[in-house]
This record gives sequence, structure tokens and C-alpha cells, in this order.
Amino acid sequence: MISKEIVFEQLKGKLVVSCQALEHEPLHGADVMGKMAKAAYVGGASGIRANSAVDIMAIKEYVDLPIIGLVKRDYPGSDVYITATTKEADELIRAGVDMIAIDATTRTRPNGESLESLIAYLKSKGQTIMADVSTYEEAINAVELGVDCVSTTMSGYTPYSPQQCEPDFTLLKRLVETIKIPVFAEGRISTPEEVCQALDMGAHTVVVGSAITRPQEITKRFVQSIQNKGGNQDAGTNGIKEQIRRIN
Ligand SMILES: CC(=O)N[C@H](C=O)[C@@H](O)[C@H](O)[C@H](O)COP(=O)(O)O
Repeated sequence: MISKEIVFEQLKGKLVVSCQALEHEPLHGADVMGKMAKAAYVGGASGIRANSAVDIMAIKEYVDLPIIGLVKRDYPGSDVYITATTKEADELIRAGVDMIAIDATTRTRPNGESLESLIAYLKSKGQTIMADVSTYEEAINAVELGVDCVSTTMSGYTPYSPQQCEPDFTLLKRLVETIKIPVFAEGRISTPEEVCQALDMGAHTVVVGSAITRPQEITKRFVQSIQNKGGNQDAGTNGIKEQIRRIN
């Protein structure tokens, strides 16, 4: 595990590539994610964001880059699915990651756990914590609870945050203007220009997932461009945003 200071230094002004494919996605599989991470590394990525201990272990076989780990798991009675409880946190600690991403919304967590207790637990284990937030207020709350950085990951994926197809640069701007810890830009960043825009706005690091590592979504964008100009190409099954919702 790289120290917090070094990991933030290594990622400053850089690109992290999110390599994730859940069970229903065509590229699901730890070895595929390892190869995807290798491709991201060859392309110049400075870090990897990955879901599940098994994927993370495979990715480590292929690349020696800082890893932001998370575990997506659904629980009945809770909408929180990104590192929801200490169980998922322990899986990531055992896998050995450089940073643990947690849902830092204030929604009800499974098993009677709270955001506060999860953050306290991770801190007691010496882990570096990324707070995935959907609003400014959630970010402020997470900072007060002691997280090490925040990411705009969840904007658009809670019912009370802006529902938009573009990255939430409004949230990013507000966060970089007020928060003293690193702010990561993440969520629906689809072009190199948007990456640069986020960095120019003050993002510490930019995380890109679907636009690089979900080929079904990349294909869909090309197909949609044909449809938009009046062509007769078949539509895929879902738009990027709908697909991510399905994943969740
Ligand atoms: C909302 C949610 O569950 N996001 C997940 C978080 O790990 C991933 O499915 C996203 O791919 C990741 O955040 C990167 O975002 P984008 O794929 O839009 O570049």
C-alpha cells in the first residue's frame, strides 16, 4: 500500500482509468479486467479504479499502478452499493489497495451501519478513503468525517442530484472552490477535452471509465451518431447512463 501523500502526488493532474465489468457485462471476468488495466497502463494511465477483490488481484498481476478499490454489492433495503459496509471494506483491505472508494451519500446503509462508523473503521485500519458523493452537502459531510479525498462519482445516480448526460462540472467547481482536500472528477467524462476541462477547473485527478473500458458503450455512441444524422443503424439496448443504472 502506497502512503496517502505519495498516492496523491502520483495522481496529481493525471488520469485514472476505471476498469469495471459486472456479471451481466460482456467483458466480465478478472483476467479481462487485468488486461484492460494493462491496456490503460500502456496508454499512459496513472492509476486504476476497480471493483471487487478478485478483479483487483488480477489487475495487480498486470500493472504496478496505484489502485482505487471498491466493492459493488446490493443489499435489500438500501440503495448504497459502493463499499456499503465493513464487510466490503475488509475484502479490499485483504486484497491490498492504495485507496478505498466508498459511497459517501447520507442514505441508509445496510446492516445498521453508518457512514460515520465506516469511515472511522477505515481510518483505524490506516486506509486512504475516497468519498464518492452526489452533492456538495455530502462532500462537506464526508470531509468533516475525515475522508482523504472526494469524487463526483455519484452525481446523477441519486434521485436528488442533477440528472444529466454530461459530467457534473457545476458540482466539481463548487467543490474545488471550497474543499481543501483533493477533489477527483468522475462520472460521464467522455472526451479528452472534458478531462482537460476538469483539470483546468482544479480537479486533482480525473477518473474515466465507460468511455475507455466499456466497449458496448463506446459502440453505442458511434451507432447513435449515425442515428442522429438520420441513418438506419440498429439501436443498442441502452444509453450510457441507462447502462450504468442497470449495472447498479
Ligand atoms: C455511478 C457508479 O456506480 N459508478 C461506478 C463507480 O465505480 C462505475 O460504474 C463508473 O464506471 C465509474 O464511476 C466511472 O464513471 P464513468 O464510467 O461514467 O466514466
